[in-house]
Amino acid sequence: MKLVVDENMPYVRELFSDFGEIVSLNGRHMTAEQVADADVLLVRSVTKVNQALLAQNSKLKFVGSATIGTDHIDHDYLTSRDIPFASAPGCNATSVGEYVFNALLELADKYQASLAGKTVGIVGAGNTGSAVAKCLAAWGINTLLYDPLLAQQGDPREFVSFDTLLAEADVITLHVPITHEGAFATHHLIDATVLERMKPGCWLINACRGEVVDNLALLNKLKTAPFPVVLDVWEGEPKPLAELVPLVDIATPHIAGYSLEGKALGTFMLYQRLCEVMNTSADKSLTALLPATWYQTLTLNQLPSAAELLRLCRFVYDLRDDDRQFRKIHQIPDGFDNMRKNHRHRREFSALALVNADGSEVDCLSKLGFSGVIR
Ligand SMILES: NC(=O)C1=CN([C@@H]2O[C@H](COP(=O)(O)OP(=O)(O)OC[C@H]3O[C@@H](n4cnc5c(N)ncnc54)[C@H](O)[C@@H]3O)[C@@H](O)[C@H]2O)C=CC1
Ligand SMILES: O=C(O)C(=O)[C@H](O)COP(=O)(O)O
Repeated sequence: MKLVVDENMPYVRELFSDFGEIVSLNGRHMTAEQVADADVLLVRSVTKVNQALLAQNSKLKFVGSATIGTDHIDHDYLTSRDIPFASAPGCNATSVGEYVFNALLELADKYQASLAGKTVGIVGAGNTGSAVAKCLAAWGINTLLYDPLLAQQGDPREFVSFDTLLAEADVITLHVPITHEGAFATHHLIDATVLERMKPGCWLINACRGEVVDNLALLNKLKTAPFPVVLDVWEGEPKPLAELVPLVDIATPHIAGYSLEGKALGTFMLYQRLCEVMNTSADKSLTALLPATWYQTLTLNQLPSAAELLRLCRFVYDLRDDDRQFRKIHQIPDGFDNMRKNHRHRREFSALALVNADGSEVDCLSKLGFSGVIR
C-alpha cells in the first residue's frame, strides 16, 4: 500500500510503516497528482480534502486527519465515495488548555492584574473549552460557559446566554469550530458589534479558528480603544493581517495544540482507526514512543504565588519565545508555515516531574488541575 502523509506528523514511520510505503509531503501544497495513487491519505489541518484533491484517485481506502478541527474536510464528498474517514477529537485539548492558561498568566503579569477576581467566559464547552475550564477551576477562577448546542443537548453543566457572557466576562476565550450555516454559525461570531458590547477592557483570546473573529473589525477596534488580546489563529492563515500583529499582546502561528503529546496522540488515533478499517490488531503503544518524563529540581513554595506559578509555567512552556519569534517572521514568505514546521514541540504538564531542592516531592502541579505523575 502507498500512504501519503503530511510531513508535520510525528511518529508516522514508527506507527504506519507496517502498512506499506510512506510518502511525506508538504500538507499545504499537496496536489491531486501527488495523491492520485495513494491507498491511504493522512493529513493535518492545512490540506483541503475535497473533490479537487481526490478526483484522480480511484483506490483510496482511508482518509485521516490528525486534528480536532475538520473544517478542511469535505465530509459529503468522502461519504459519496464511501471512503472511511477519521479525525482525532480531543487529541490536543490539554495542549490548548495549557496554552490558554499560560497566556492568562502572562497577561496578568503584564498588566499587574489578579486572575483571582476575574470571570472567564468560555465560548464552546467541548474538549478544548473544558480543558481551559479545568485549569481555571483548579485555581478557583470563576468561569462562565456559553455553548447553546450542548445546553440544548441536556449537558448537565450550567450555561449562560451570549448576552450574559458579554455583560459579565472579564476575559473571553474562544473554543468553537468554524461553521458558516445555522442558528449558531461561528464565522465572525466576534464582529464589530460584539467587540463594542464586550465589557470595557475585557481580554480576548482566540485559539480555535481565525475566522471566528472578524480580524479587520478587531484591528479597527484596537487602533482606537486597545485592550488585551491573544491570537493563536488568524484570518487568512498563513498570511495574517500584518497590521494586526503588533497590536495584540501575544501572537503565535496556530500552535496552541502543538504539544508533543497532542500531536503524537493525533497520529496515534489515526493508527488505531486504520487498524480497525484494515481489520488488523493495533499492537503499538503511544507511551512507548514518547520520550520519558523529565525531571527538574526547582525550589518552590508549597502553595506557589502567582509569580511563582508563572515561573513554573514558563519553565514548562515559555509562550514569550513563540511570540517573539512570530513577530520576527510573520511577514517573511513561508515564515508562518516554517515556524510551525520547525516548532520545538513542548511537553505537557503531565510529562513533568518536579522535586524541591531538598529532594522532597512537589505537589503544586496538582493544583493546576493537570493530570500526571508528580514526583
Ligand atoms: N489553535 C489550535 O491549535 C487548535 C484549534 N482547535 C480548534 O478548536 C475548535 C474546538 O475544539 P474542541 O473544543 O476540541 O471541539 P469540540 O467539538 O469538543 O467542542 C466545540 C464546542 O463548540 C460548541 N459550539 C459550536 N458552535 C457554537 C457557538 N456558536 N457558540 C458556542 N458554542 C458553540 C459545540 O457545541 C461544542 O461543544 C476545533 O474545531 C478547532 O477548530 C482545536 C485544536 C487545536
Ligand atoms: O487540531 C486542530 O484542530 C488544529 O487546529 C491543529 O492543532 C492545527 O495544527 P495543523 O494541523 O495545522 O498542524
